[in-house]
Amino acid sequence: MLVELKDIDKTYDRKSVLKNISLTIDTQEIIAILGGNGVGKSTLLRIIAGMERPSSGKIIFRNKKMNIGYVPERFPKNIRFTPEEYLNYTAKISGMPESIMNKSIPDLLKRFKLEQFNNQWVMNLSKGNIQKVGIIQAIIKRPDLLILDEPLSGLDSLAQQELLEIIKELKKEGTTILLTYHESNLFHKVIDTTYRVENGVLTKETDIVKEPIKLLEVEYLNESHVEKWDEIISIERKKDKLLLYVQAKDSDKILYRLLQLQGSIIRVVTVEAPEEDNR
Ligand SMILES: Nc1ncnc2c1ncn2[C@@H]1O[C@H](COP(=O)(O)OP(=O)(O)OP(=O)(O)O)[C@@H](O)[C@H]1O
Repeated sequence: MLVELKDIDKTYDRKSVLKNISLTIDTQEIIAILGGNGVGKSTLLRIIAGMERPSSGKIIFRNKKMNIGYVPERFPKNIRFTPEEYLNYTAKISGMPESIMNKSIPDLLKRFKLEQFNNQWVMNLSKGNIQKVGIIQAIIKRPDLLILDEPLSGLDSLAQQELLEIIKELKKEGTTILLTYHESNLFHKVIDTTYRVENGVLTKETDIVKEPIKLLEVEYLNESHVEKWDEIISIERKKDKLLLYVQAKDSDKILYRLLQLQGSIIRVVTVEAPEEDNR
């Protein structure tokens, strides 16, 4: 057990938002908290991150000095530093050794394609790029627990893919990850446990059957045509080919659309159950 929530209630101005929530988070687990708008997902994440107190209930952390990385839904916008200055500054404050800082900050700026903005203030970047700075800030310290509130919002598909890869790497290194998202299949393969918040109550989704996945390999097709299709779990580019992963039940529909777009289908294969993999 890394964190345990016991009977957490949260009330704002007599409005009950979270009711009697109990949850155990294990080491190296990736947990998704899903639910409609305004159901209390962000409130729950803020409570676990220690940014807000519950009205009643208890949170027990495995150790008192747990390193938590938290990326809010909206990262503060008014930062008058360049991304690198800001990340160096916050890493220094959190006591990170310079040798690690000097390697991991330029590395992550590059992975998220932010090096090109190194002569601009964070406040002048786009929403997605500001979000990336927030994500980097939370992950450079290799947290025990990483909390991401809607990390996909505002990120383009390349950055989303990069984030997915980073999440897999962090898990391998021992990080536990808690996140929320809307309408995306991107995380489907890496999520260990999904919970839903509804009317303030948290329930575990136990009956999600992991469906077989098909890989569709296509040529002569622009990624922008397909990246908005909800049925696509993930997209990879390999030279001039696109590798599309879809649930088996959606593959005929997607193949039909690809042919209409004059894409050339190279192969269609059923890949094994969509568990954590080493692609
Ligand atoms: N500081 C606050 N003061 C008063 N009410 C609040 C506060 N923070 C959240 N709320 C209320 O609590 C409820 C849950 O909000 P929260 O942001 O946690 O929901 P959410 O599930 O994250 O929503 P979304 O998906 O739209 O981000 C909302 O009705 C919101 O108005």
